[in-house]
Amino acid sequence: MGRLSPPLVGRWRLRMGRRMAPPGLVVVEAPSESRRATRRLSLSARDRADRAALAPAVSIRRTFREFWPDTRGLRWLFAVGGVFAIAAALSEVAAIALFGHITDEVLVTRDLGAFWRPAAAWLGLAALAGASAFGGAYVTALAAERFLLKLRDRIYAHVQTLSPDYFENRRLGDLMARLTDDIESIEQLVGSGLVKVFTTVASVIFFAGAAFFVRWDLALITMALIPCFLVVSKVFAGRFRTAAASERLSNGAMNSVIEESLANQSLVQAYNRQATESRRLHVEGRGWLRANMSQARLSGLYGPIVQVIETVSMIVILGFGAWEIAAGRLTLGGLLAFAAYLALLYPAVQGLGEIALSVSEAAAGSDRVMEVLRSRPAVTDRRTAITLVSRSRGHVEFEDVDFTYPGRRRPTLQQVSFTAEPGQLIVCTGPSGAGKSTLAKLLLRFYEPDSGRILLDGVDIRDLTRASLRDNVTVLHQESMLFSGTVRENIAYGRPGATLDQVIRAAELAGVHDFVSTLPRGYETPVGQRGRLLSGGQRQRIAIARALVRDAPVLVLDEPMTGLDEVTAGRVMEPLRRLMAGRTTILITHDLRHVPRGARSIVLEPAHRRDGIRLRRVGARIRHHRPHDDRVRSTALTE
Ligand SMILES: Nc1ncnc2c1ncn2[C@@H]1O[C@H](COP(=O)(O)OP(=O)(O)OP(=O)(O)O)[C@@H](O)[C@H]1O
Repeated sequence: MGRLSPPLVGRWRLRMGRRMAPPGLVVVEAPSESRRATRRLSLSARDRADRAALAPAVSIRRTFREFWPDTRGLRWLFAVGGVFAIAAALSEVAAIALFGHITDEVLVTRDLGAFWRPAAAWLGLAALAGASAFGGAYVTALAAERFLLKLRDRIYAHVQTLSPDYFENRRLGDLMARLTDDIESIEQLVGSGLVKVFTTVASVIFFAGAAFFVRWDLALITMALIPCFLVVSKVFAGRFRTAAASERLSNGAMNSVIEESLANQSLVQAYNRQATESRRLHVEGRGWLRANMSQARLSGLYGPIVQVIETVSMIVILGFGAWEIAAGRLTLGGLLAFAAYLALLYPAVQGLGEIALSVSEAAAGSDRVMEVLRSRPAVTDRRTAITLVSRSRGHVEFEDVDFTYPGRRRPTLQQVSFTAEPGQLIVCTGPSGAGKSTLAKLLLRFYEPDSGRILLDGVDIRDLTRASLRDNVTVLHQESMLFSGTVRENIAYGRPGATLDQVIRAAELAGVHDFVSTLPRGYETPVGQRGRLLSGGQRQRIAIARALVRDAPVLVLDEPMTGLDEVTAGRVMEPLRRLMAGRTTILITHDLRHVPRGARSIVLEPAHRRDGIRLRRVGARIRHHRPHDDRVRSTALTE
């Protein structure tokens, strides 16, 4: 997969430079190419292929208009990188001139005394070229990395303003590819790419100019071969692109098999499907092998064909040169210097073709990033939105709320009305898919009702800033969402800056402190990816501690007992009671076993039973362990 055309051209350039340039000459290479190519190998796969295959390219002008401002503060670094690269190229031009001089004045005349000064100057030039090449590569890489950092920060900050709906409708891998690969390709166009265009064009001018300076007529003849390079490059570029695209597709397919299979290893092993999974990987691996072989074939062919053209040009130069030397119109040093200039000129011309290729790839990446930037959050703060400065009392009211998910035809909620007084517990039940979790999403303003209002302390939540609304509402999700940090970090996530004492106090109330004390590093013990090193009940109690630390007046508990057995659920219920104490709580649950006595209930019914989903009842009392009775009673009391 590393055999894409640009690195290949780079390798060829190095080889040709070594072969034809005078010894000690520094051959300028594109600094970032191989680094980027290597990094890309580790990144997600199918997404890159999809991107290359599917994204329509936007115009380069639009890309620059969008992203050029991000180079502010870095332009001078890119300019310095360009100046260094030009200094390196000029040093090469001068070194070759010295090489010609030494040939004519020292080698041909056998005058050793004339050797030392040009030799010292050559050494100096080699050092200058080396230092300039290093400086250019370093400064350009620094500017490129800073640009990437800035651009990624900007796009990630934007992504985090988008509603959860945006993420639910997209593949995470695709979004990650946009934040990594695609941003890099933009950098390669707008940042280091621009430097590369500038320095490559400058190199072509320098090397061609120097060749013309030595012998303009010879230069004109050999320049006639340049179109051959461009034709070969064009013919191969198309094939390289196809081979690279199929390699990326196979690589993507292989990655997705590995990802899926490793993520579900417990299922694979429990069902004894290891051999099947290995076979799936093998089949994809064979596709990858074929794609790589087709790239290897192209790489193998490309070198010799270019070499033939080089050889033709060398033979023309040597034949014509020998004739001119015999006629006394050209010196041996002049001829060798001329050949050396061509040895650098041809790769530079190749480099221009290569840039054209990477520009089309960058434009495709840029389109995908711009699509993210153009996406607007479904819910935003009104211009006149107010910030709740003091803690809300926790009076929640749904008033005739209708809601249909974007892209869905059937309404999810119809005319839902209920009130939760400060500190009151409301139990929300109903069959799966009835819209219970949707109530929580609306309360957090992840979505906006189509009609009706939701009020917090009598204020329409659309008139509040989202940040201050969410500061007053804590949701405890069905699946306890933990990060891969430590126990302490996961609990303190509820309140940035929470002290260890506050964390411990919350853990005690959540009934998890004793367990944490038995862990090898106590509160500093990592909980593993998504908290997988802990049991379901332990994860849930850590999530309760996090909610306790947060201390918001309104609490939504979305199926807090899901997946827990009777005993564990009973153990979790006690900390939950402590969490609910004094807070307005909407408890969404199917499981009425552990619901506190005296709680009010609401029942949601799905659309196919009635016209849409509607709230059946507010205000019924729920009788412990008698869910069926409660339901009947709720219906009877429907308002
Ligand atoms: N992001 C979404 N986009 C479109 N439809 C959605 C989305 N989220 C949920 N739905 C649909 O809305 C309906 C209500 O979903 P919701 O998750 O609120 O149900 P629920 O009552 O909480 O179900 P459960 O008890 O199974 O968790 C379902 O039919 C579901 O398919």
